[in-house]
Amino acid sequence: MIGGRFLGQNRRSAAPRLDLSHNIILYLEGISVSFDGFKALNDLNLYIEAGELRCIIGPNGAGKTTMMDVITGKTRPDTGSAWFGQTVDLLSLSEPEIATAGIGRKFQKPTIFPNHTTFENLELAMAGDKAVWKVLFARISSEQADRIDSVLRTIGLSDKRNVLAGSLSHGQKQWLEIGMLLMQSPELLLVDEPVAGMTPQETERTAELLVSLSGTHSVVVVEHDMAFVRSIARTVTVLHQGSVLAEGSMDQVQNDPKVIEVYLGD
Ligand SMILES: Nc1ncnc2c1ncn2[C@@H]1O[C@H](COP(=O)(O)OP(=O)(O)OP(=O)(O)O)[C@@H](O)[C@H]1O
Repeated sequence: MIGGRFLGQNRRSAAPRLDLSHNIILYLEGISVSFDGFKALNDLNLYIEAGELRCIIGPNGAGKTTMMDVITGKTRPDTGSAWFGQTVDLLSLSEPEIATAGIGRKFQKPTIFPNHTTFENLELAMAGDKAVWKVLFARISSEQADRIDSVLRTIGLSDKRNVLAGSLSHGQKQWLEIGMLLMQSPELLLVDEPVAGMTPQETERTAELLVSLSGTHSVVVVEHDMAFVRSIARTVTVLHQGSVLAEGSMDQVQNDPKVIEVYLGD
């Protein structure tokens, strides 16, 4: 195409093509979600640029998880629209279709296969929903092996390739899970509290990893650890009572009187 970018050609053919011609990968507009009359999201507007690393912060109950749930199709909004690039209407897709379209989500708790090696975990992630025994007994192509090696290097676990995933450290398990997401070639990665429970060294390594993934991916991180957010974020969005309270650099939002009031009052 002329003057724009189409991604996702390598994905299974059922996946819609991603049109990033306006350089915006995610549009959430006027999103509201109510639980028994309580508005968890209230006319939320959020735009994520292609390749950016965005941090979402906000006090408990601000709606961060609900927002991630809307993007991945787990929760359907009462009102609003959600677009992935210019043409993919997320509200018309099921959760698996959204994953196939190129949105990967990493939950706080790792969901790795502890009794398989690091390499096998990535192999299983590449195969998607095929039966475990079929995947592990099938021969992978050299191209697939190269791809796994490349992801192992990205997540810094090349020397742990033959180690059982259950014996990895907490931080290494988190990186492995990010690697498992990468095997699905997502364009947008949603990452929920990536450094909770990590050592300072693991936190630093995670910051490097997420920064290295941005550019080639768009990354949205929900995190409570402000030092970590400061270390990685270019733009920070503050959610409060289901809407965007402030958006800007970490310095801008930290000095915003509205943000100070919300956090001091929390
Ligand atoms: N399934 C549900 N049923 C009823 N209320 C819900 C449901 N899910 C979320 N809520 C409520 O919606 C509000 C927003 O919750 P959400 O989990 O999105 O906030 P959050 O910003 O992720 O908070 P935290 O930082 O504590 O994880 C909260 O008041 C929560 O109790």
